[in-house]
Amino acid sequence: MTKEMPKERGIDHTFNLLTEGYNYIGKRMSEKDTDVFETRLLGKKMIVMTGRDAAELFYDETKFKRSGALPIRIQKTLFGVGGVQTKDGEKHRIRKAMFMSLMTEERLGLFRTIMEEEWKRKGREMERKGKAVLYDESEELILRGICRWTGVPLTDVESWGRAYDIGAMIDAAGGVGKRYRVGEDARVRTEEWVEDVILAIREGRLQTEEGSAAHVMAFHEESGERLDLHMAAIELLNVIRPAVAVARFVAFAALALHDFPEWKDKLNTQKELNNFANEVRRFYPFTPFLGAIVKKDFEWNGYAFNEGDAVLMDFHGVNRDPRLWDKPEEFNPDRFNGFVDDRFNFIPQGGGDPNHGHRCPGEPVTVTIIEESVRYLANSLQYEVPEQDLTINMVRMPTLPTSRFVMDRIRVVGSEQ
Ligand code: HEM
Repeated sequence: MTKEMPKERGIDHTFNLLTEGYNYIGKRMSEKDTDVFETRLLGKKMIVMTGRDAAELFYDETKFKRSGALPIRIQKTLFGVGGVQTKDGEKHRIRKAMFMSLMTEERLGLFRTIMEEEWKRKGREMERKGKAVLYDESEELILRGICRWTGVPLTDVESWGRAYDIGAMIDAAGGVGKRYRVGEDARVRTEEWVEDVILAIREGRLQTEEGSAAHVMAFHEESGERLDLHMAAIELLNVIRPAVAVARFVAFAALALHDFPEWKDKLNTQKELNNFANEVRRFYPFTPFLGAIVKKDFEWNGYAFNEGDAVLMDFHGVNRDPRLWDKPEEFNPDRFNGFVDDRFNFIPQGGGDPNHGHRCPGEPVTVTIIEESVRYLANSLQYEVPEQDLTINMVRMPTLPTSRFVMDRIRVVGSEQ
């Protein structure tokens, strides 16, 4: 006998999700004192889960699949249609290995050096401007860096426009109306740009380093055939786009330095920087939840999950779960001293093993960007934070500080001068 799952009564709750944003799931879990409840979203039954154990369940590939889980509107803006995120089983394993092959120690070391160089250049540019919006500057800076690393040519003339388009693709994920359409158009333009790059590499008109993402994706083969041009572009963008998305964490990191300045003096070692970057990833809201589909009937904690049921895993909630984190509402990078990561208790970018499941392959790239940004902001840049709206709108997904972190009287200091 299975138990009855706690249910949210009513015809459909899409409106509540859209108007409550990041708080929608947590609020219902506490009200119902549960880790799982049933609701209806976009006219469909949906099982919502939270907690470490639910995360472990969500990543059990014998129980869940991804194909059919991602709404097409999200594929048309954020991810691209039919990319690695939508694959299962052997097909997924082969495609995922292509991404994991990019993350060698040597390639990541090169990426760190590129980020250091790009911050030096950006620091000088921001000093010349005097006043700048950190979020926008970071998007452009990261795009320049990730294009160098992946082997995609990017001129100074196009960098701001391309960064804007990629930002719009990311922002459209949780948007409707104009916000959605702007992102959809931006994806079409961006895919065309990257398709041209892949074609030029394949035809030998553009030389790229072996091991760089553009080279790997241009020549990657599955069942003896290269990826079609469009799919190669989608997957190359699956490196470039999320890297640009890290600009949100850069803005949050600057906000943390502003709101909790006592941590500025505790950024001297690599470990301290790493702790700070991880606390930024835990503390600030980014990925709210993700969906999957039940593969075959099973029971969990006495509840029935039936083949074809759609589930939503609450990522945001796990990073703030008081059963996992002492005083989760406090910003405390030191909590990562001695922290034991069991792959399901800290999931800002998904859980499990990235080699086998869908966990994000880009965590080392993300952490490198945050670390190098924090290092530069804390040690090499002097700036004032003028009056502005730094609140984080928890209804908007993905969110960021409302004013995107404006800096004034910017000066490069120390050995960087
Ligand atoms: C802003 C920082 C980032 C966040 C919050 C983030 C978050 C995520 C999440 C939640 C997933 C889904 C996990 C799942 O489906 O179970 C994911 C997957 C993925 N991420 Fe990231 N990510 C970030 C940065 C990156 C970077 C820098 C890269 C590439 C260099 C990247 C590449 C990917 C790819 C290719 C997937 C699909 C993996 C798969 O389906 O197997 N991400 N990411």
